[in-house]
Amino acid sequence: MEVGAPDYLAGERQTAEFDVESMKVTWAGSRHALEVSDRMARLVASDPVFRKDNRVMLSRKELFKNTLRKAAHAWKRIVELRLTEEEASRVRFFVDEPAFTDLHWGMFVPAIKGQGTEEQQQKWLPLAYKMQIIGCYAQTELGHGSNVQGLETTATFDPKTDEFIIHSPTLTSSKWWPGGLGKVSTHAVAYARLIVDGQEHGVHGFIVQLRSLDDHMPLPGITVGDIGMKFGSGAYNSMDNGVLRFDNVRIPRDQMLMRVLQVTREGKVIQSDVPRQLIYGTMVFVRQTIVADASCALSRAVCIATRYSAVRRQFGSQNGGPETQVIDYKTQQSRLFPLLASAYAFRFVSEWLKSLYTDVTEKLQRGEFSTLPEAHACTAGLKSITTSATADAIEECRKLCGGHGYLANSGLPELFAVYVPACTYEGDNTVLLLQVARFLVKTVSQLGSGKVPVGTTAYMGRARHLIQCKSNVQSAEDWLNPQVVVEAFEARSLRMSVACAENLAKFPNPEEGFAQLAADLVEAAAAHCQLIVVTKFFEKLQQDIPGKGVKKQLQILSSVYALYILHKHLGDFLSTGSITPKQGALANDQLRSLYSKIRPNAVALVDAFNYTDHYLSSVLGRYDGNVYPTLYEEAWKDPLNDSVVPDGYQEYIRPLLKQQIRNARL
Ligand SMILES: CCCCCCCC/C=C\CCCCCCCCCCCCCC(=O)SCCNC(=O)CCNC(=O)[C@H](O)C(C)(C)COP(=O)(O)OP(=O)(O)OC[C@H]1O[C@@H](n2cnc3c(N)ncnc32)[C@H](O)[C@@H]1OP(=O)(O)O
Ligand SMILES: Cc1cc2nc3c(=O)[nH]c(=O)nc-3n(C[C@H](O)[C@H](O)[C@H](O)COP(=O)(O)OP(=O)(O)OC[C@H]3O[C@@H](n4cnc5c(N)ncnc54)[C@H](O)[C@@H]3O)c2cc1C
Repeated sequence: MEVGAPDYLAGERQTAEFDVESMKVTWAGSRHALEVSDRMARLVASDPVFRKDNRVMLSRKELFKNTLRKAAHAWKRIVELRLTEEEASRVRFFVDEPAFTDLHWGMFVPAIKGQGTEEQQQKWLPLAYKMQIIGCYAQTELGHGSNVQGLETTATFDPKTDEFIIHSPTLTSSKWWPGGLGKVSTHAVAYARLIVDGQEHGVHGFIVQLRSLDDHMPLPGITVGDIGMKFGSGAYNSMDNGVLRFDNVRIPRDQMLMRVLQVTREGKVIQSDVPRQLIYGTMVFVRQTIVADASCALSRAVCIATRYSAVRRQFGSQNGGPETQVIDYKTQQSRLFPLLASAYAFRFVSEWLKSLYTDVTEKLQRGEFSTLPEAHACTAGLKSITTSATADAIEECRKLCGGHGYLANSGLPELFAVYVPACTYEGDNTVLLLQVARFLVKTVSQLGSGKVPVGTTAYMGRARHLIQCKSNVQSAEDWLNPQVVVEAFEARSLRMSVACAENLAKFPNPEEGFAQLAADLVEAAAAHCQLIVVTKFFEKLQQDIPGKGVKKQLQILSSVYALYILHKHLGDFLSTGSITPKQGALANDQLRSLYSKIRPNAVALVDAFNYTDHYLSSVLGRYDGNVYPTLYEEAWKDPLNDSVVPDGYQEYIRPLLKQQIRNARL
């Protein structure tokens, strides 16, 4: 905010019962992270190249070219200022525009790192790090996305020339969707079925050059282009999601990523001791980052809706005084505050997931693979529930802002359009929950065998207790006890998984049973993932959290998150007998009282996200709350208002007004 400018939300900020600066540190993860973030936010906001208020007005071509300009400028600044990886990734965050660089840094580079041999990494990574080649991740095809084993592209080894022949045998085998592919990438990690000596060896990644490094023309045998406009204006249309066909394209043998499986000069296929699932490792990495993104997108929407709800007034004027702030309506609070709590919950679970991922990666380097299934289940499941909740929440925030939320300059429509594909990309959310369900059913089925479940399924080791325990909640106050809450969530989750396992056992063919019970399995998987989020929030509170009143606010938010989920899924808790209807009603009583505790802190709790007005790009979410004059000014900037009488008046409006209406009874 400019020095001396009026702050229409000052009154809201004065009622805060905690130290906002300390909460900013907790949200950012550390004082250092906050400092970096703050510096990069200012760097981006002060640079006119990164202007983004005109995005939704640009044509696709203009938008795309402008994104190229931003990406090139960002890279120039990153190199000039010798920014660290952490700083560069904050630049990307605040530039706030999907671009080919996301896939280059987020998938192409990690795929080579995770699936390439030492030699391959040494050859390709320096080029990629300097962006002397630009890569994408070409896995999905027109006919196959979720089912990776069903991909049709082939990579046939030719021992005569020591090459692979990459081919798209059908229309449905055309690569379809990869970001950065359509117009920019010079290279791809393309996934194809490996065929050696007439035998198939599953799907593997191959580094394929697509375009000339001299004139950017597609190489012989490559057909490549953009797949067309996507949902919404601006939004994901800055990305060149592409289509790609291979017509017997030859690549050297050493361009197959060979960490998992090697093909020798003689055409021998050698399986290394690394599990085949490592071919999916890049997806595990990205799913983990998507959980962190969910907390960002959700907090952004909640920040806009909270500030605006404090500015907006409707009804309730007493003796000509001001009307009621809509944030004071209990219905507004019961819709908004759980989303605020969810933003914090997702933030902390993503922190935990990142540490789990780092730990598993270190173990993989040492040849320990036992924690891979849990890492897969956690990343898949948390990606699924956090993105689904965030997509719904952004739309709820739009509605919380009434009519003005529908204006592009509220920032919410574009945020929604850019965010919703997260429910689909990197694994459709239902497909991913089914993966979690497989993991849970397997864990349950091993309970009797003496194998002790660990990590996020450790609670299943107490199945005997959890299957019959009764919650001893007797008052609304009891629901503030984390242990009580966690036990109710554990009982619900365990009982849902066990019920699925029991029902599955009734089918002679387990796969048929899995297909028939899929809807129940997905619900059991979601219950397990919600338990993880709740638990990790409570565990966060065990840490030392400095700053006046900060921990207290987080305790309130953790209870709100847990009791909101309980209230929303009350049917599960009741039908599994994890709690009684009376206890469910007490949870709801507690939730109401927690909302009243959040109310005086709401604006400060969203200030703690530390978002600049540039990043929010929302008239409704402005830090100073100066909404109405800005809305009014912005309206006049619309190109439709460039002329008082619109283009088309002479052709279409005037003739209408002047028409002679015969035989009409108007
Ligand atoms: C503007 C300019 C700024 C410039 C600034 C420059 C600087 C920039 C700096 C930084 C920028 C970084 C930005 C990073 C952002 C990244 C954003 C990325 C955006 C995302 C784009 C989207 C990309 C995609 O969508 S890629 C395609 C994704 N596709 C999928 O997800 C497909 C989903 N399907 C599957 O995963 C699988 O098919 C399956 C799991 C559903 C089934 O596979 P299957 O048939 O082989 O398996 P089974 O079900 O039979 O299971 C067998 C066995 O394997 C286990 N399993 C399965 N998957 C895994 C796994 N991943 N890991 C481990 N184990 C796995 C499964 O559990 C089974 O185990 P069993 O024990 O039961 O045998
Ligand atoms: C914006 C965007 C960017 C993308 N970027 C990339 C990229 O860079 N690289 C890349 O390779 N791909 C990319 N993709 C593709 C993306 O990964 C796939 O779209 C995604 O994995 C889903 O696969 P699908 O499209 O085949 O969906 P489908 O599997 O066809 O899903 C359709 C419906 O079928 C259901 N369904 C499917 N299988 C099952 C099942 N077994 N049981 C129950 N229900 C099922 C799903 O739940 C869904 O409702 C991108 C997609 C989008 C939208």
